[in-house]
Amino acid sequence: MKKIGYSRNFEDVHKSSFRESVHTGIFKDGSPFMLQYSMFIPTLQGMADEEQKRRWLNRAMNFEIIGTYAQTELGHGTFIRGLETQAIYNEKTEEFILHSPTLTAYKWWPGGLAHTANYCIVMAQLIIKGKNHGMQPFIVQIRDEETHMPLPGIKVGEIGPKLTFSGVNNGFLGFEHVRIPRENMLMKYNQDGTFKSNPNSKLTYGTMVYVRVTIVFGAATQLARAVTIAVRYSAVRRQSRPKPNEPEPQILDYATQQHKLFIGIATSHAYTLLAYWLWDIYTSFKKDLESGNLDRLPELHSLACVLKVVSSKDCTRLVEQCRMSCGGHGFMMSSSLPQIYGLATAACTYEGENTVSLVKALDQATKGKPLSPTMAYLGERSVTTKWENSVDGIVKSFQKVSIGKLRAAVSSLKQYERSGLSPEDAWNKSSVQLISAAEAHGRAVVMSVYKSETDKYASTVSAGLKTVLYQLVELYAIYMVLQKMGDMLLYGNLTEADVTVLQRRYEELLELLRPNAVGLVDAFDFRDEVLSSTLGSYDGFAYERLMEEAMKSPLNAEPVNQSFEKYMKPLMKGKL
Ligand SMILES: Cc1cc2nc3c(=O)[nH]c(=O)nc-3n(C[C@H](O)[C@H](O)[C@H](O)COP(=O)(O)OP(=O)(O)OC[C@H]3O[C@@H](n4cnc5c(N)ncnc54)[C@H](O)[C@@H]3O)c2cc1C
Repeated sequence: MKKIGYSRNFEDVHKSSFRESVHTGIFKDGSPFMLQYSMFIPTLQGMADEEQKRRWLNRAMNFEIIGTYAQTELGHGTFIRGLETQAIYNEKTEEFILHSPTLTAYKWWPGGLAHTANYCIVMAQLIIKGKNHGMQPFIVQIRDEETHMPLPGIKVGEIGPKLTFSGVNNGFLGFEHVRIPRENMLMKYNQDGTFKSNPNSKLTYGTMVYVRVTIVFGAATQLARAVTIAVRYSAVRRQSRPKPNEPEPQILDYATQQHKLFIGIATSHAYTLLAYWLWDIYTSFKKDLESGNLDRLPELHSLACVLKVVSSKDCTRLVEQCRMSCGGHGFMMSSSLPQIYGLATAACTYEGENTVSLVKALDQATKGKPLSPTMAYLGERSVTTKWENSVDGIVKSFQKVSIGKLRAAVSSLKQYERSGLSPEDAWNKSSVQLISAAEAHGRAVVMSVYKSETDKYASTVSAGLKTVLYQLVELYAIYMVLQKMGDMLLYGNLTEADVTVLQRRYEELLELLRPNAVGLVDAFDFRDEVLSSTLGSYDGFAYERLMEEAMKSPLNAEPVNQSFEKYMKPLMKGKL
């Protein structure tokens, strides 16, 4: 998809996509260097001053030092203010003393921390003259650069087996009064040498926003991998005999299989385009930030949060659907589908979600204040119009659902407040509705961006390709309406007759897309080494590869396993 006639500068996204592919090809289940390029280097770029960049950034870029990012602790993840690691400033020696006062203060989870990293960005509570200045980033050397031994006072180790990411050596880290020079606090926003609180505390979380933007791209990529494997395998696999005198059909010819898989292709396109679009906003935001303009920070923050949530959630569900669509063979580790599921679902955990700015936006809308471009539709007065079956009509309906849900959620919040509940309790009671409203906003944005970005470059591709890309957009739109039928009936004026028309068109689209399905996944352009799947290789030799991989199992190394003489035989002969 990325090769098709784009004129914008997606260099950074391409670099990160290429890097991820190389790492996937080599490490298969997560790279121990993942945090180096996803968090360590970006944090130095975003939070270090020029002198600090000179000291560490080039060395990190050249892999002379390997870093990670340690924020989460055993006791706290979401609630960042609750983190316990301390950085106490000693004015006499001009040093910070890093300390983990409790077991729950131990850092827990950072990728590559256990054995790979020798440096670490540590988020810690900054304490000066007994006063807490909140969480700040510090660069800390944790291992000797020659011997790789942990430095004095550093307690570092591995956290144990996980669902996936077995290559990442996620670690734990504790400090026993570890001294670091004053210059090791990342200083970009504290340049006058004496610590002052950030002008906008959210700046500290710049790296997290960056990560959320890249998560959308990562989710689309993992889904593209899974659907490539599943579609290719479905073209190889033949099963059942619906017509008695004909051979068994390819399972890809079953409408239910197409229903399971084609939405994966469309969703991957949708989130890839969305990631590029979001990247553009992020890039222009970074330029604004350099010139001290923070106006767009709330918009970017809420967008990055909500789009991270819907992309990781949708792609995880669809990766699992791809896995199940491959029957028993999809359960094999050698298919790579279980690992891809693990990589996708991890993204649902490693960042938070945020509805606050959406509710603020609705408040602004109801008070007639100007809204940021992606939220402008929230200010529209609701108009009762007939349902439109076109993609543009469906985009509008998703916006109506979002408006309706946000209004209902805020109205419920206000009712709870009027009934005497504290704002916190009212918020907690309404939070199920608020989350649902935030998700509806995300879906409205995805739907609208998928359509508008396809419109933008459709004129640059051949007529045949254009037709297929629009078939996918339409398939996506109708699939989502059928999925969210309840919402559409409640807020979007959908009728039973419309549903019948949409269902028929959906079935037609499955049939139209069938001849191009394999071509569409080939166009994702994954090398076999990156797919790393017995089921999904380009040559289609799925059965041969399954057997080849099975034969590598140590349990196939000898005709009689030693457990027979040791345990089985005594059991069977009644001698145990
Ligand atoms: C594969 C993987 C890699 C990771 N890599 C890193 C890393 O490199 N560096 C790092 O620092 N961290 C890393 N993390 C940690 C990750 O950032 C945290 O797991 C995440 O922020 C969630 O925090 P938590 O696990 O403490 O969950 P908690 O904050 O304890 O949340 C548990 C659950 O409680 C509920 N909950 C919590 N707060 C609220 C609330 N305010 N309102 C409603 N419900 C709530 C939610 O259901 C939530 O799922 C990684 C995690 C994973 C899984």
